[in-house]
Order: sequence, then C-alpha cells, then structure tokens
Amino acid sequence: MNPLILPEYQAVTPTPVIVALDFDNAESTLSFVRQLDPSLCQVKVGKELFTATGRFLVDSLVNQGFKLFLDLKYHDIPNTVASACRVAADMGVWMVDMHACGGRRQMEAAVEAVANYTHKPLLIGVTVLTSMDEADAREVGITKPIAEHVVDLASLAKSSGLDGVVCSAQEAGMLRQALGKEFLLVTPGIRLPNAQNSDDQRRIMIPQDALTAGSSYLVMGRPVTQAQNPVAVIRDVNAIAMAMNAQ
Ligand SMILES: O=c1ccn([C@@H]2O[C@H](COP(=O)(O)O)[C@@H](O)[C@H]2O)c(=O)[nH]1
Repeated sequence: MNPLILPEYQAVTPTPVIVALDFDNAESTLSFVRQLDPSLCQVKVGKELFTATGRFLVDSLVNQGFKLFLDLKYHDIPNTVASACRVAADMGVWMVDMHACGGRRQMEAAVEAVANYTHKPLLIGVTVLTSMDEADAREVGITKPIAEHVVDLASLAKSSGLDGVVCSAQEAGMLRQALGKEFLLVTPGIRLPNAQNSDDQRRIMIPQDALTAGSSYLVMGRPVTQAQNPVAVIRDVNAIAMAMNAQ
C-alpha cells in the first residue's frame, strides 16, 4: 500500500476522471461523447456548453447514464443559489458547484435546498480558480498566499455542510491534512506530463501527482478533448488510479 494513499482516497471507482465537455454546440458534444461510456468517466457541463444548449444536453447525458457535474459556479444571494441547486437536483445532476466566497449563508441555503432529495447532488464549493496565480490573487484583494486562502474557504465550505471543494491539486495535500479523508477534492488544472504548455491554467499538476496528493476527482478538459485518442488518455489515468489502489 502506498503510504501516501489512504483507503478512503481509493474509493473513487471505477474512475476519478471528470471530462470537461467544453464545446459550443450539441452536435459536437454528442459526437465526442459517443466514444465515452459512463463506466469510463464522469462528464462536466460548464458555462460554454450550458449557455449554448441549456438543459437539453444535460437531460440527454443524464439519460445516457453519465454522472454529470453541472459546473455553473453559482455565486449569488442565498435564495437564488438555493433555488438553482434545487432545479439542478430536479435535473438529476450528480454534482453542482457554487463559489465558496458567496459565504456561509449562501452555502447553507444550498445544503438545505437539496437535503430532502433521495438522489441529492454533491454540493461543491469553488475556492480559488486554478487559472489564478499569486499576482492575480493580489489584484482581486486576496492578501494571503493562495494556499492559505484556499484552506480558509474550504474550511468554511465544510463547516457550511458542503461535500467538497474545487481547488488545485497543488493544495490537495494541505486540504487532506486540514479537512480529513472524506471531504471531496475536485481538481481541474490537470496537465499531462508531455504537455507543451499549460494554456490559461496556472496551478497545474500531472494526474499521478494529483492522485498521490489526495485529489478525489481530476477534471480534464483540453488534455482529453484535444487528444488524438481521448479514450486512451482517460484509460491511462484510470490505470494510474487502479495501480495506486492495488499497492
Ligand atoms: O478552478 C477551476 C474551476 C473550474 N475549471 C474548469 O475545469 C475545466 C478545465 O479545463 P482544461 O481544458 O482541462 O483546462 C474547464 O471547464 C474549467 O471551466 C477550472 O479549470 N478551474
């Protein structure tokens, strides 16, 4: 057993991969998704695709059996976020997120809104976007180092009743120490070891290191959708996760 990987971190089976379906129309998305399978990966619908297609595509993907992360990063007054989370729950999504900096009352309202659903979506708080570096953070008034600010926001999210946070895998080890084994760490900003650049992402990590650090789920967009063989990329990450579990 790898001493860095506690059993609870191994519970994400059969796959820790969430593929970000960042397309601008239904046809391209459905054509891409045809090569996937709900046992291979989860899928994420974000602002671009949702703006283009609305709930039509969400319904289609949920009906195909995919666990769907609705990544609309709600940030609004408590009543509005709670109501949006209720609609997301009605749509059958598996995971939905909101900005943790929307505050305790926003997050608690969301928790209460979905509490009585049999298939309650996982509620996730966004900490600091993985596209931001220290200079970006200073410009928007974050005075602490990003890692400290992320721990503060994640602690607030946990004590408000959320199931986990979006953060960089660079903060995963620290968050595992601070918040324990059960709290979900959903980490975008994943880049493959052979990546030529990190695009607009700033706090990145390769899949193996992200899993070792304690990431629960790896959000992967361009490294999968722009790959020559997307399924092979996902299978490689799944194989790393399986191998770590077997150690
Ligand atoms: O902090 C965050 C929160 C969300 N994202 C989303 O994840 C994917 C990442 O896509 P890549 O192509 O792998 O960079 C994208 O949909 C973002 O909206 C994030 O990157 N960082």
